Amino acid sequence: MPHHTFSKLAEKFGPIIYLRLGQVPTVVVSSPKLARLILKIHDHVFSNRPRLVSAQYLSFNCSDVTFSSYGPYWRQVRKICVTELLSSKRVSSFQLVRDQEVNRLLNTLSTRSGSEVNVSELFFSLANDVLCRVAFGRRFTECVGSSDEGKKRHLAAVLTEAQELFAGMGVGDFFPEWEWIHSVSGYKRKLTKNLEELSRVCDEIIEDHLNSNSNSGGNKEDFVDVLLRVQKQDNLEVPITDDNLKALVLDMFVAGTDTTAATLEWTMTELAKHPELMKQAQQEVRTVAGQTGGKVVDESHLQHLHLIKSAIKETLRLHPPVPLLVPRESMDECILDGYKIPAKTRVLVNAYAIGRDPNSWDNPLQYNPQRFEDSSVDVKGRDFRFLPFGGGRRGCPGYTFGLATVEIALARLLFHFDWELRRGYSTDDVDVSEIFGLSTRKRTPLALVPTMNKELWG
Ligand code: HEM
Repeated sequence: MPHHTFSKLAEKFGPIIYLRLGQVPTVVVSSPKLARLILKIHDHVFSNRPRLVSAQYLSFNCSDVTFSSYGPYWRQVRKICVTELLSSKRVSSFQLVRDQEVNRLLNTLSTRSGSEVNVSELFFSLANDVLCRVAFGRRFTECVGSSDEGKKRHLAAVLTEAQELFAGMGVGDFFPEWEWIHSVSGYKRKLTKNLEELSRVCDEIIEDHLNSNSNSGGNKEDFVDVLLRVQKQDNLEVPITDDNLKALVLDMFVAGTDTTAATLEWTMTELAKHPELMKQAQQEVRTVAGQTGGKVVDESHLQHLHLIKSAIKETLRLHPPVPLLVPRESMDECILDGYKIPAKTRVLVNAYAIGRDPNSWDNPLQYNPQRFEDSSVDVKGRDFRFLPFGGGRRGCPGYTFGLATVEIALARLLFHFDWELRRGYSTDDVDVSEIFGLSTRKRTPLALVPTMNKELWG
């Protein structure tokens, strides 16, 4: 795992390391002080992204928010993303989608009460379904395509392949001068094929939206509706082409699914390893919901669930889903804490190492949500000891959206079910090793035994 290797190197050589990864000059930083220099003081120098091979294809020539180069186009699409797609008003407007999808998850669990369940798989389906409905207006596993059954393709198949291709760093990303590597490795062929499929699936979804023509603004718009509306505005600094629109809507899906699911997966993993905390968090949600007399937890309860919110933060400290943030590239030469960083250097911020730094955190390896209670440290990237969503101009614009799903899902999982490890397993047996992907997930899926609390099942 690169973030582990870089953490070990930082322990040995200090918090700023220069490496040549293949042909790419790379700097990795692992301290709050250096992160502040990159994400705040010299943010304008480090706000570019490298043109990764996968993004050149699957982000329609890097025209999404995540991988577009710093400049007028990125500024415009970032603004659309922040004010139109991921604003707090928009996030609230998707409450019904979260509600329905979390309830579907609970119903599935209720049919398996008392038996062992692969909850990781269910959490990934939840995140995929929420993001798919919000972005494209349909569920992940729904078909797209002509009415001819044989020609219908599962959205799931195309999007899953895109997620996998994004996650698998191509060897060519480290040898940008040797383009032939992509052809020899077969990577280019896979990317081209997936891009064709993605494009076709998106065309069909856009056409459906145009034909149904039911949305003229307001609360029920999905991301495709919003972008089709914005595309028509005549005050755009840079026009948004159909391919740009596809890149943007796919970006929301890809950036939001694995990260959200991984946060839920790691939080349940840590709570399963700490049954006392699990009980306290459960007590909290049952008491808070009890005060409003009902058998349901809704989003109005979340503001009172301090322990649950702290548990999620503590999870993000120890298991940031994007441990090295998204790579940056310096646009000019810059002096960083006395070191000269040339232009076009790839820069990685090791949020994983920073979250576990003994100079910043007491008992850094201990899972202790209480450390966030009565603490001013938030997730917004203003405290450089805690950077699960990065920071500065390129910080994550989707954190409210992601946390809204994780919080309501976790609250309801704890409210309606008691959770135990599978028979014969102790807390020490819960594996916390990781696999590298689009986000850092648990190597072995989390298997738990839910028992439905019948009194709290409405
Ligand atoms: C718990 C869930 C999430 C985590 C942990 C997370 C984490 C991150 C991180 C670390 C970055 C890189 C920031 C940097 O370079 O400083 C990022 C960027 C981004 N995230 Fe998230 N994210 C989450 C959810 C979401 C969601 C739900 C969406 C959208 C629906 C989203 C959209 C984006 C976009 C568009 C960027 C690129 C921003 C830019 O380059 O201007 N994220 N995210």
